[in-house]
Amino acid sequence: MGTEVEQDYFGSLPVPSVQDLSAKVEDVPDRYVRPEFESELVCTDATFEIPVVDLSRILDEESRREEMAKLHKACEEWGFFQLINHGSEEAVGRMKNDVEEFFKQPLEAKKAYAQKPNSAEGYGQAFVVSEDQKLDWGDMYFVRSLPARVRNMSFWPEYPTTFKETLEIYSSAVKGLSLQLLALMAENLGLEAEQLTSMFEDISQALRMNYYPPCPQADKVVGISPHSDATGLTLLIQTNNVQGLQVRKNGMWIPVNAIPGGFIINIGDLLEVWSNGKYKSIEHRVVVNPNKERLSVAGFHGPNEDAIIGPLPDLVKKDGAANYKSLDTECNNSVSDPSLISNGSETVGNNSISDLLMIRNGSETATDQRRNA
Ligand SMILES: O=C(O)CCC(=O)C(=O)O
Ligand SMILES: [Fe+2]
Repeated sequence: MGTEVEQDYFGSLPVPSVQDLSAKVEDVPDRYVRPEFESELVCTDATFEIPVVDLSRILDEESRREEMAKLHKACEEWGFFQLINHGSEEAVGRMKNDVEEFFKQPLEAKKAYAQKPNSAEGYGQAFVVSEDQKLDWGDMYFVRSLPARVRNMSFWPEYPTTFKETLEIYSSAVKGLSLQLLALMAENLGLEAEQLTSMFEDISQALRMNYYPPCPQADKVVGISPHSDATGLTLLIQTNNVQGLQVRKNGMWIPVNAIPGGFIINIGDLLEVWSNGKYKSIEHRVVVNPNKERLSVAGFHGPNEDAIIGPLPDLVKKDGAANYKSLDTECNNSVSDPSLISNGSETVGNNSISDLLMIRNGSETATDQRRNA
């Protein structure tokens, strides 16, 4: 290894901007070609979709019961749902505009925010640990947004000029929504809201803005490799109308038809563990469009640094057994980082956190789905 690529364990090797690459090359370089995904089954039945939950119906006494049941079922059976009428439409609109403007800038302007060794923060790509590691067809721009004390403002963009304020507004809106959802999920699990929300009093939040350039050989590459999110709860927006997210269910990939202005919400590994496996952290991936770029923003929400990662005692009592081990505080510090996604390259080998903590199988978690695939 030459000095240019020397790194310690936590460092990531530099790789080219895919946006830049896609404008320059006609043939996809080998490192991006992923034959391992070619034979995977994609569901063509457009009616088989992740559920849609209407938050305004939960806030309305007349429809609350029915919509809460829908939310519970979505968390149990899919680990994914779309959220509409969520009340944060203005923040979503601002984010959509500013993210698009940011990625439109010339490469050199974006490089002013390039990731530094030892950190995922800034403009760059997913974590790369070896020179022969296969790469995803996407760039990202990643900032830690909460708690405010961890913000590194040198990564907060000057352009577009509204972006810093937008990040502030958006961060606070999705934090609020996450806490609201966690309280509703606690209620659905038969818990006091605080049993979940108190672990998020000092919430850690990171925003990962994803840019997937078009690819002339779209079926040969993958925008993001299959992974589950190693966090509590992820709130995602697709900021343009190009679809690409797919969710693993019944051994197939189910395309998500993102509703404009809505959120796509998914249960992370930590919430799967707290719920003692009732709620599922499901594998997902992104496929690329041959003609159009795609943009999305994932907001990851993790707990207080000292939160215990293990099944909640009340649920263990109800279920009669713990389905996962508990992590001590030392390990916990390494997983409360909301930026981590469990895809085999960034964190924990080929396992998600919920896989590692699992005591017995028996439900369709990310582990089972990988096994069945
Ligand atoms: O772009 C998407 O729709 C999904 C992104 C994602 O899974 C992630 O950032 O963890
Ligand atoms: Fe993800």
